[in-house]
Amino acid sequence: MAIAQTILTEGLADEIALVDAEADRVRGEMLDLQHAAAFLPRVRIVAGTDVLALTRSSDLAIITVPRETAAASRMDQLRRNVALLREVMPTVAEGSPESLLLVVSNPVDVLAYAAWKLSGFPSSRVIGSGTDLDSARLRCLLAEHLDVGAQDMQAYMVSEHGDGALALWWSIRVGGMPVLSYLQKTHSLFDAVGCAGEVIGLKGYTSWAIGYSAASLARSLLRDQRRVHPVSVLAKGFVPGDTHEVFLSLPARLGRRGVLGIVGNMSKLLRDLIQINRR
Ligand SMILES: NC(=O)c1ccc[n+]([C@@H]2O[C@H](COP(=O)([O-])OP(=O)(O)OC[C@H]3O[C@@H](n4cnc5c(N)ncnc54)[C@H](O)[C@@H]3O)[C@@H](O)[C@H]2O)c1
Repeated sequence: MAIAQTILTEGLADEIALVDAEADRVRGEMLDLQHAAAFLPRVRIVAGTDVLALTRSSDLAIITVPRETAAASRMDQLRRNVALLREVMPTVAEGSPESLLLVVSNPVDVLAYAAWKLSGFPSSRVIGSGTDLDSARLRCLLAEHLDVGAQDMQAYMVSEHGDGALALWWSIRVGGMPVLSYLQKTHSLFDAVGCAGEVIGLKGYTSWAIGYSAASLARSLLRDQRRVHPVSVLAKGFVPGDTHEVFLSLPARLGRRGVLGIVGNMSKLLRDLIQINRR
């Protein structure tokens, strides 16, 4: 709902279809959003449980089901979520064969891979939200520390979303200027991954920041912005010599056709990541 609300507020869509297994709840959410029409650009909002009927000919499908349950093991959650995608993806692909796919559900890298396989779409049209949010959290912490606006703070996290995310330290800049040596001198410590756990511990889930992150990805894709986002993409083909079909976050240029390319020298990036991992 946070993603839908941000997309609505930013005027990124003419029509938004909300699909959920809980018919009453999603109808309630739809009505609540529709009642905000007087304050917003005109958007048609529909909702229900029928994926095919509601999402036919979509430009962008955002996958956000379901919430993980604390009791289940990670492997059980993965099995359940892949089974769920097995149900949903062929229907989305049938109704919207030209759509872009943005997977937000966790574990996002593995589910982006599953969505790619199950949709049959070219990999350029399948993206996981990946470390876009981890990077935003790092930028937020750094910006606060350096007392600058977070929009002028550049910092990329790559690889796996969550606990396995890695900061590209040399990418940390303010207004284009490197600030890493200053941060090293001040012995600053930033936990961009742990702060997600803090939010979940306090309010039970995260919503607003992923809402803005996914909406900014939607803007780059739908409005052909060609902006660079650290998102989960099929790494094969971008990494010289690597033949594994793995989705992980790399700085990707996004536009109307999906992933237009990867920014930077991937051999160097991976060499550095392996060194960091060894340490
Ligand atoms: N990638 C990120 O940075 C990030 C951030 C936040 C949340 N997430 C992930 O997004 C997912 C959703 O989280 P949430 O907090 O919105 O959960 P939520 O429980 O609020 O929403 C999940 C919705 O899925 C619906 N659902 C369950 N099974 C369904 C089915 N078979 N068909 C259709 N709808 C179904 C539920 O009714 C529920 O409304 C989780 O996997 C969570 O980990 C990812």
